[in-house]
Order: sequence, then structure tokens, then C-alpha cells
Amino acid sequence: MRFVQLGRSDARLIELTVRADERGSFTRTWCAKTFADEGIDFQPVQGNSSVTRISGSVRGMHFQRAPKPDAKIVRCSAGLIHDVIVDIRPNSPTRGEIYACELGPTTARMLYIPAGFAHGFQALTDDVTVEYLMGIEYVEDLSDGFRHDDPMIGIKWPQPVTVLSAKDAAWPLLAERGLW
Ligand SMILES: Cc1cn([C@H]2C[C@H](O)[C@@H](COP(=O)(O)OP(=O)(O)O[C@H]3O[C@H](C)C(=O)[C@H](O)[C@H]3O)O2)c(=O)[nH]c1=O
Repeated sequence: MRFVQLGRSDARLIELTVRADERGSFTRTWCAKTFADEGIDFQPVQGNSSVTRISGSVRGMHFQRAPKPDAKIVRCSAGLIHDVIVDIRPNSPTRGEIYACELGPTTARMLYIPAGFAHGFQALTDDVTVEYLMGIEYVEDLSDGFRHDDPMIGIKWPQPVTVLSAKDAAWPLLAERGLW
């Protein structure tokens, strides 16, 4: 694994080592020691998998509120996604910064998202599978988010948005919530 800093932030793009042979390939996607050696305090407590069928669909933007903000490692194991994270931590030097990258099995990379970032992605192909390792348990009452097209943040999505959950369409604007 090779860690690449995203801008000035503590978020990391992780380039994976793919060991190919005549059968196919083998890739390590988690290693406690490698993360500890990188100075990242992350211990997975839950794993999630989501399937998104239609290209252009967007999931997000989501975060879990204090006192249980969720750090996560995200990997796209089928299809291709445009992954977006936004630093929404009140006192962060990179507050408001947006980092985006394409993730998919052909890119051989995954994303470490520190606690306090919002996360979302757009499917760039049909039949996308995204796998997550979560650094804290899911607490529905702390689950929160903002609109993928909130003008306060200004995320640029590569494709027209096709499918959005009712929940994601209904997030109030950040300006209305005094969250920004
Ligand atoms: C996140 C989560 C959800 N759920 C349940 C709650 C709902 O009944 C169902 C679907 O949840 P939701 O519509 O929030 O799923 P996504 O829109 O894919 O949300 C995820 O997408 C964005 C991109 C993320 O970064 C988060 O991992 C997560 O918020 O799974 C659980 O049981 N455990 C969980 O950890």
C-alpha cells in the first residue's frame, strides 16, 4: 500500500499492490500495521457494501454527527465511481475543501476518509459495488447529511444525476441549518 496525501488534509488515497499471476490477481485491502506505520489511528468495527444499479446515481453527502463521527475506508469493487469527500470539521485548516477521485477495481486504489468528513459518490457505470470499512458503529440517530448540489459547497458531479434517494433529495441546505 502507498499512501498519497489529499491536498493538505489528513485524508489519504491508498494505492494498492495488485499481485497478478496466471490465475488472476491478489490484493491486500486492509493492514493494521501498515496504517499504524502511516500514523493513521483507524480500527475497523463494521463493514458495509452497497450496490448501485444505474450510472449517474448519487449516494450522499453523508456524515455521522458527534459524538460518533465516522472515519471510513472506501473501495469500489465493481464498476467505477466518482468519489467525493468534503472536510466539514469546524476548526479544520482544510474546512470546506473538496477532494474527488475515481475509484474502481481497475484503479487499484481506495480512500481513507477521516472522521468529520462528509462522503458521497456518483456511479459512473451501471452495477457499481462499493465496500466500506467503518471506524465506528453506525448510529442511525446521528446519521446526517447535506444535498449533493448544496451551493454552499459547490461539488461538481461528472454526469447528470439520475437516481437519488428521497432522503438525499430532502436534506436541508447548509445555509438554512447554520452548519456553515
Ligand atoms: C450507512 C448505514 C446504513 N444502514 C442502513 C440504513 C438504511 O436502512 C439502509 C441504507 O442506508 P443509506 O440510504 O444511508 O445508504 P447509503 O445512501 O448508501 O449511505 C452510505 O453512503 C454514503 C456514501 C456513505 O459514505 C455512508 O457509508 C453511508 O451513509 O442501510 C445500516 O444499517 N448501516 C449503515 O452503516
